[in-house]
Amino acid sequence: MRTIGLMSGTSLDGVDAAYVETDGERIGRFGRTLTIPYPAGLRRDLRGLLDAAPALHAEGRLADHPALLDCARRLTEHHAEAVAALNLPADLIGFHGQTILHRPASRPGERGHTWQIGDAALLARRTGVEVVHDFRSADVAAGGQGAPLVPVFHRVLAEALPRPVAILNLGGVGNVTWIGRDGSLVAFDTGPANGPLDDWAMRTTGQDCDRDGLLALSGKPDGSVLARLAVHPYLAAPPPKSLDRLDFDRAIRESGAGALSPGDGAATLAAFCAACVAAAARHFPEPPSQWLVAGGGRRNPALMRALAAVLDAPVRPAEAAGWDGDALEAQAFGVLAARVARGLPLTFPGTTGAPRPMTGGRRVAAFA
Ligand SMILES: Nc1ncnc2c1ncn2[C@@H]1O[C@H](COP(=O)(O)OP(=O)(O)OP(=O)(O)O)[C@@H](O)[C@H]1O
Ligand SMILES: CC(=O)N[C@H]1[C@@H]2OC[C@@H](O2)[C@@H](O)[C@@H]1O[C@H](C)C(=O)O
Repeated sequence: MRTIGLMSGTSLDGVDAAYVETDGERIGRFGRTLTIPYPAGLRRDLRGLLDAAPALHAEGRLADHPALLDCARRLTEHHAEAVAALNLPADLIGFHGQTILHRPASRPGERGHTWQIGDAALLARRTGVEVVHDFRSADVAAGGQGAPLVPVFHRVLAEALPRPVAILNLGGVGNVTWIGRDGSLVAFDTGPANGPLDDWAMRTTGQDCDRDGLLALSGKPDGSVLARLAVHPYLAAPPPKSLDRLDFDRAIRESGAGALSPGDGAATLAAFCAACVAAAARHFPEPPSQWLVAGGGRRNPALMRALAAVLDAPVRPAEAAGWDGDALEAQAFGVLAARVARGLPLTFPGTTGAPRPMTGGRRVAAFA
């Protein structure tokens, strides 16, 4: 199938698009990839929605809130623009949308929620292509975490690599896929990654992110703030587990990080991201032979150095394996869309804690 995968990640920086020819089990060919950055206004409005989402959800006003519908429409138009810019014929679009709230069940019997905004019918109309969306709900409804979804794609990619291997994505949130010698998967969210760093950079410098880690490299991690953050129960909790973009905000606020200088604060948040990954490694059945790092965080030398300092195996950018580290998530949603079309499972007990391999996703026909 000729697929286009579209991912709007938790860092809210834009939509990534990637062309993939795939049957959902193998890659035929990767094609062009691109990113359409969101204008500052949309980014700001989405950030506001993330903050408002828990209250809107509690009040039962999430589905038809005017600001939400407006953001969903603007977001979808940028996705349509990304598809048009790729300018390639496709059979299927994998449309993740934008997560604004992620609250999977925290104990058996509890009802979880995960919310991705985006108008799949509008995207199908704009593009004239069948759209697969809502990849996470079925898993959450079955008691799974609904995230991460990329591991099954990571396993396809890593087919020829020595195992065990760990593939780390550093987006707004970090997530890892450990692939064992027999292809078994252990995957979960590691902790905050660029999200708090971006917020810190915005607050202290007015910039979208700590570009090239310059701020973090100018400071030193604060040991006592790090020690307070290191005892967060999420880190020791065994997988399956996943995070909302804002899950660590309170802990970071209460850690005293806010009183640090801009450089020391950034260095501390970078060191904490790495500490979360080191804590994640303690949940693997066997140490990985290498870490392959994808996502925007691999462009931050402060983060990459912090990782190399705390991990026992070599830490390499995804490009070391011949992959495009900016496009992996978008490519994953092309492959996942093909899996939905073929009725193949998306999630597994080892990835989301789903009770069994689970199908998911919903399809909107080309001219709905
Ligand atoms: N040159 C750079 N220097 C520092 N940080 C960078 C650089 N380039 C990208 N980043 C960081 O990467 C982030 C974007 O990463 P990415 O696109 O992988 O996240 P995402 O896909 O939105 O999030 P997620 O994977 O959690 O859904 C930016 O917000 C920024 O913090
Ligand atoms: C709920 C949600 O959108 N989670 C994202 C987020 O960003 C990174 C991490 O947290 C990961 O679990 C997930 O995205 C990727 C694409 C995934 O599901 O594999």
